Amino acid sequence: MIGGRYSLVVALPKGRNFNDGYGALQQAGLRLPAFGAERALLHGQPGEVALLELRNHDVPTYVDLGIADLGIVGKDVLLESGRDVYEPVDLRTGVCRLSLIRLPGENGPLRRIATKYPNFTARVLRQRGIVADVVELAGNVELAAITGLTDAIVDLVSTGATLRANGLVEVEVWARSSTRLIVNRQSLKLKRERLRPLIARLRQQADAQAPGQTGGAVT
Ligand SMILES: Nc1ncnc2c1ncn2[C@@H]1O[C@H](COP(=O)(O)OP(=O)(O)OP(=O)(O)O)[C@@H](O)[C@H]1O
Ligand SMILES: O=P(O)(O)OC[C@H]1O[C@H](OP(=O)(O)OP(=O)(O)O)[C@H](O)[C@@H]1O
Repeated sequence: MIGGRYSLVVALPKGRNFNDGYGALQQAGLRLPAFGAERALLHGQPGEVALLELRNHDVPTYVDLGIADLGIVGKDVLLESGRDVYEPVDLRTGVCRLSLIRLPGENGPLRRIATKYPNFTARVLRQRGIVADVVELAGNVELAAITGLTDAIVDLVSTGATLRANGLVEVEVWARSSTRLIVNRQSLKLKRERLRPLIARLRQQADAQAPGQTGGAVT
């Protein structure tokens, strides 16, 4: 366990959320380690803040199991993970939705659905009493609908450009997503004096950025 060696351990996802997340934490006063293009995945000096570079879907795991004290990740990933983490701030970036998507004119019963979000999809289907196979894919899920691998997909939509480019339509929004700060429940108690002001500042920053906007789940 690395917790004892650093004052705070932060989990950030590689990819489109990294820069926003890093910037928001820094603006809120957290002294994050600087790093370059090296291939190391754990950054920081002992006694200071450590930064872990993770895949998106691994961020809730590291925070729930207490390796990281806090992390930044999309609500879509939280809805899929089922991890029990404290979710105190909606950073209001990375706004998108998790939607049911089909070929235009395809309105037969849902029998097989491809997605990167199999737990979330199975849960919504169960809630609606729909019996359909869920096929887990690793990416480029649109191809499943285009090729006929499945008769629908559940995937992220933001501007809709990807759907238009692939001749697909958004049939129904199943959840709304934006980027969240997540905190390990025990860390919140043990490192309260460190974490409470950080949470408060991140909330202020998010409010200043997009007042009144929320990104809760629809389902
Ligand atoms: N088009 C988009 N517009 C806004 N936010 C998005 C968009 N696509 C994804 N996101 C948000 O950004 C997060 C990261 O997306 P990204 O494409 O970097 O992840 P990925 O490559 O699927 O994940 P992994 O780390 O598993 O490879 C998503 O979980 C979602 O919350
Ligand atoms: O509605 P849009 O604005 O087109 O955004 C939606 C697309 O954005 C994301 O992909 P991304 O661009 O991150 O590529 P990736 O899936 O390869 O990571 C997501 O998986 C959708 O495919």
